[in-house]
Amino acid sequence: MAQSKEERILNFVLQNAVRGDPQSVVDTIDKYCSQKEWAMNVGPEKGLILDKILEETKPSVLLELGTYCGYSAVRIARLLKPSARLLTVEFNPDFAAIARQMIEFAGVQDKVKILEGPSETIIPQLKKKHEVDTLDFVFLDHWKDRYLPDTILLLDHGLLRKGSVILADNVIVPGAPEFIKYIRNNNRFECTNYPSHVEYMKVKDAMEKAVFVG
Ligand SMILES: O=C(NC/C=C/[C@H]1O[C@@H](n2cnc3cncnc32)[C@H](O)[C@@H]1O)c1cc([N+](=O)[O-])cc(O)c1O
Ligand SMILES: [Mg+2]
Repeated sequence: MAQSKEERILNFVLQNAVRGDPQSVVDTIDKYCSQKEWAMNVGPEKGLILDKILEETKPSVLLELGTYCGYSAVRIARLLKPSARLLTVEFNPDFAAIARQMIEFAGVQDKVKILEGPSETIIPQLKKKHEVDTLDFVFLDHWKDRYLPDTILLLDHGLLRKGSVILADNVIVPGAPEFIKYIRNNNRFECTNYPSHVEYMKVKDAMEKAVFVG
């Protein structure tokens, strides 16, 4: 059967990156997606903003919504301290399978757990089924119309604590206007905008950081 773009990206990594070296996996995906086929990874420019915020926050318990091929899961995991854990949620089984192989090849499988299913089902299960108390860091990179409802789910299920950081990709392109309107007008969040560009393109995009004040 014809290969999918995501399979081609994974195969390029398996053939060109260094097993057990997460930085080489990140760099190899960026090389493929900037030179051969565009794909919706957070990419190198917004990735550096993500890196910086992770290094400032030093989180132990992290949640990512929208694993896709696992690029940001590997990028995040490569910076985590040994005891830190990333839970990443993906409802497309084909993408989850690709991401699992990407994460294992990078050697970060001990820090990353893929939760297969829709975020609206998984978020309410985090405390009881996945032994989460509260989240230190949340990366939103799934369907953009899910950013707001899932943020409200996180609040309703007591998953945020004073200082929890929510970082949202793509608040310009494709955009998440309802999320931005809500989060910037909610005095329980302190927001910062990080202008950048759409991955592998010259089109303007931005990330938004929202710190929960409790
Ligand atoms: O559309 C974009 N991202 C959507 C990402 C979607 C990914 O998250 C999963 N998902 C969705 N809702 C889910 C709910 N629950 C679990 N997984 C879910 C989808 O199966 C996919 O793997 C996007 C688009 C552009 N762009 O330039 O067009 C640039 C970007 O950086 C982007 O992130
Ligand atoms: Mg994105």
